[in-house]
Amino acid sequence: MTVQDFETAARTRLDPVHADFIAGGAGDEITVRANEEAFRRLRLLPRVLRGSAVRTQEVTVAGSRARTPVLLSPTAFHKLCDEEGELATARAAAAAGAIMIVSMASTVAVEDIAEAARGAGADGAPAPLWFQLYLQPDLEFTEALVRRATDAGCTALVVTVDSPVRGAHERDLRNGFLDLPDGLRCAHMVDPHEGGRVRSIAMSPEISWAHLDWLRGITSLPILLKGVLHPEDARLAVRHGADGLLLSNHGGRQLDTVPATVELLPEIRAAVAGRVPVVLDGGVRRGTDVVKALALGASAVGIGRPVMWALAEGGEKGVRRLLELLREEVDQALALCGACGVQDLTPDLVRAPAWGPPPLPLPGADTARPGGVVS
Ligand SMILES: Cc1cc2nc3c(=O)[nH]c(=O)nc-3n(C[C@H](O)[C@H](O)[C@H](O)COP(=O)(O)O)c2cc1C
Ligand SMILES: O=C(O)C(=O)c1ccccc1
Repeated sequence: MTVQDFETAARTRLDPVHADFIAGGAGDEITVRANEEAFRRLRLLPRVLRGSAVRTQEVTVAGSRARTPVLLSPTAFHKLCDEEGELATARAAAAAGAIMIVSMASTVAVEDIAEAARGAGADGAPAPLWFQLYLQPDLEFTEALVRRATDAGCTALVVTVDSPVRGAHERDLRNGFLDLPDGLRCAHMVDPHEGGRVRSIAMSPEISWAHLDWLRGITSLPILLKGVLHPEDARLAVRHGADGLLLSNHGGRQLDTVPATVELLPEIRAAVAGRVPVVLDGGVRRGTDVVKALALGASAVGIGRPVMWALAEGGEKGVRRLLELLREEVDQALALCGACGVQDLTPDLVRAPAWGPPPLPLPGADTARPGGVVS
């Protein structure tokens, strides 16, 4: 019935080493916990007597239209959870009309994922696929991968910029989980020029804004940066031509002790000043979490671990159920907030008791409900 149920159920199905890989984070996992705790601390302040019998969850983000504001953040290695791996995830996402961000570290290739999504979209409309990229120092390889994602029909690129080195996942180190089990591999890293050798994904401290400028020059797809946390970097991202931000701390898996993402949202929104959309991930577990993030100015939210848990629990059906239960919870929360759709969610609906003054109003945000008042 809940995301929490999926987590509990997944624990009984997964190899404990893989369950730790999914649930774990960097260092003391302070940020892992902070993400969920921050949502719990926020309070919703609903409006009354202005709802509608018909509510919509449709959003358009960076040119991609989705039937739900909940998207699937990129997560590696879906075949650890289900033998169909990302194919199962893609079918479930397409059925829900949700944007799926394909991880560069997926165990199925983007071409095959796109094919699965096409076959499963409701009313013939395929749900958008985005592609997540770790920029590789080998630019020729990176460019070839961008081309593959583009040719497969991906409608945006998500560049993960929070990983100049890999986060220290102490659970994985203790468990000796350092590589994929035999038979599984990162489908995008198989190098046809080198007799099928599988490259490892470089997480490189030499990646800089110059690489982003290079990427901007080789693709016309929208580029979102994933993992920008400092407001100054948010401003720089816009200046370098980013089309959006995925405000993320990698689910607490990179630098430990960074703030919860929802805590940073007002500041990041103010820094980009409405110029690009901001998607948020980290700790989203309830429909009320989705509503809080949207009210604070996110254009959509991403979920990471919940997808892996649902996949482990019930494969494609599990992920379908996960997306459906979040849709139901969001709808319930919208109705109880007096909102007809995500456009009605405004910062005044959120109270942050422990964080001092209420968040700054969004630039240009209109807190009055469209449609006027009955006098
Ligand atoms: C098992 C796992 C694998 C992940 N793999 C990737 C990845 O390949 N690329 C990436 O940018 N982020 C990756 N992430 C981070 C997610 O995209 C996302 O930021 C994070 O999981 C959101 O937090 P949540 O799990 O609390 O929803 C991964 C996260 C998990 C849990
Ligand atoms: O574990 C992660 O968070 C992650 O981003 C990742 C990236 C590449 C391979 C495996 C995991």
